Amino acid sequence: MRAAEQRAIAAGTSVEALMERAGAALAEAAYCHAGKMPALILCGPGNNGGDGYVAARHLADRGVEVRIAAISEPKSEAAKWARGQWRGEVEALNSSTGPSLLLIDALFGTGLREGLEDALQKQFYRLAADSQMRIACDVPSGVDSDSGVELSSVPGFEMTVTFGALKPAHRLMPSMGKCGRVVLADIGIEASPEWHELGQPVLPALDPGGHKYSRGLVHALAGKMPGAIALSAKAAAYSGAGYVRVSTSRSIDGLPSAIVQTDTAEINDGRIGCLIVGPGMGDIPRVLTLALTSHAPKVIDADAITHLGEPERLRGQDAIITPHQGEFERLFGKLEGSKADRALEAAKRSGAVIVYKGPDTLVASPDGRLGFAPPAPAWLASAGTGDVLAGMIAAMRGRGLEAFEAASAAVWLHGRAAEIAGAQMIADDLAAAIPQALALLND
Ligand SMILES: NC(=O)C1=CN([C@@H]2O[C@H](COP(=O)(O)OP(=O)(O)OC[C@H]3O[C@@H](n4cnc5c(N)ncnc54)[C@H](O)[C@@H]3O)[C@@H](O)[C@H]2O)[C@@H](O)CC1
Ligand SMILES: Nc1ncnc2c1ncn2[C@@H]1O[C@H](COP(=O)(O)OP(=O)(O)O)[C@@H](O)[C@H]1O
Ligand SMILES: [K+]
Repeated sequence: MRAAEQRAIAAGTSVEALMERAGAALAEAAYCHAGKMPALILCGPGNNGGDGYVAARHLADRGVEVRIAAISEPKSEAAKWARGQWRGEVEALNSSTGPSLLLIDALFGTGLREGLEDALQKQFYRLAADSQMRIACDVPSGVDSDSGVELSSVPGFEMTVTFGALKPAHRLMPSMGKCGRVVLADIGIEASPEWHELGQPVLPALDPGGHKYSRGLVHALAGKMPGAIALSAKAAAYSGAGYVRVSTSRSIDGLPSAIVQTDTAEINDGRIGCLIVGPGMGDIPRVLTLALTSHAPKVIDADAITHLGEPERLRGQDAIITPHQGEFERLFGKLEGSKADRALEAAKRSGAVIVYKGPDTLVASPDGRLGFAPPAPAWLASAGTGDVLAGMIAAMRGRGLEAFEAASAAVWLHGRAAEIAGAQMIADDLAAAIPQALALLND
């Protein structure tokens, strides 16, 4: 966004013009959400505060009773301009500032470099607690917009209005949990799509003349605890793989009859669209070693990630790996930077597509593309949901999507399947909800 803003300015758009659009969009969203609720707007010294002055003017024009409380006089030229356009009073933000029903936080945005000082943070908290509705301009103040880290602790907001493109903080924890609903307003500048929120996927159309192998043969390698690979296999089948095969030395109870169980490994079968290794593998690393001898695309999950030892073992493999935080650190150690930086670094080092799971799942490609999952329900945090995801990714890969696209499609569908399955779901219900999630794509 900073780069896009610089390009727009170089092409002749003024910061004031961008600020006018941003402030008007903030006011519009606040008015749609809160109507004529009296508002207190907290303004900081930079352009985030500038957006606040513009929003105040637009809300007042709509008949809203607006007060402004500022930390200091504005410091940036554009914010001074915005302050000059405001005809009302500006209170000093201090311990005697009274609350209002609606609080609009325009203290700091992308320019915050350290946490709010103590006294200011306390006033901010008090005013947030004493209001009925809270709206943040760009990001809640105290949040580092690039990493989602809270530089000082941040109250929760019902809504955050942001401009041009989402910032990492809107999709990374812990800040994601404080933003409430995120409204994205167009202010006439466009950021690069290399980093983006994962959208509804477009799946390849079914070939009318196709057969089960052309729809993707998913081959899953069982290990010590076959329940996990059973979940992956089921998820792959429900995700539209043409053929799902589980290689296992002992028969797995309760697998749908459509899933073939075989006691031969057959992993150098050129028809395999995608292998899955890891779910329920346990401490049998030879299953992983075997998988790595295959040229087929593969999803490496769970215990197989732990047993990889060195990310460099993935070089030359057509692999997608799906670590949660613990597995990520076991494989890559403690990398520097935000979760986004760490995901991209891991993808570069391993040459694999990384699905870095959690409440804020990221999909990172070695070529620098980074997808942020839209928020998914917290009830996904239950055993087996990761196994389901591995199966979904394998099916998408087997169906012909390239690795980054396959992982992105599966992560998006996984979140929607969880919404459909509902709060009491277990991982089996999640797999069973995949067809309904896929049906959303046809609407
Ligand atoms: N990027 C864009 O395209 C646009 C950005 N706009 C707004 O501009 C914001 C960014 O503006 P700025 O770069 O001026 O940054 P901010 O307004 O976020 O904050 C910078 C100001 O706060 C001070 N400051 C930083 N950390 C502090 C701390 N811990 N305690 C006290 N003071 C601190 C700085 O010295 C500076 O004066 C965005 O968040 C957005 O709201 C919009 O006005 C329009 C377009
Ligand atoms: N709080 C949360 N909110 C949303 N999704 C979550 C949350 N916690 C975990 N998830 C998702 O649930 C899945 C859990 O996978 P994983 O940790 O591998 O579990 P398991 O190995 O038991 O299957 C991942 O897709 C992850 O992104
Ligand atoms: K803010």
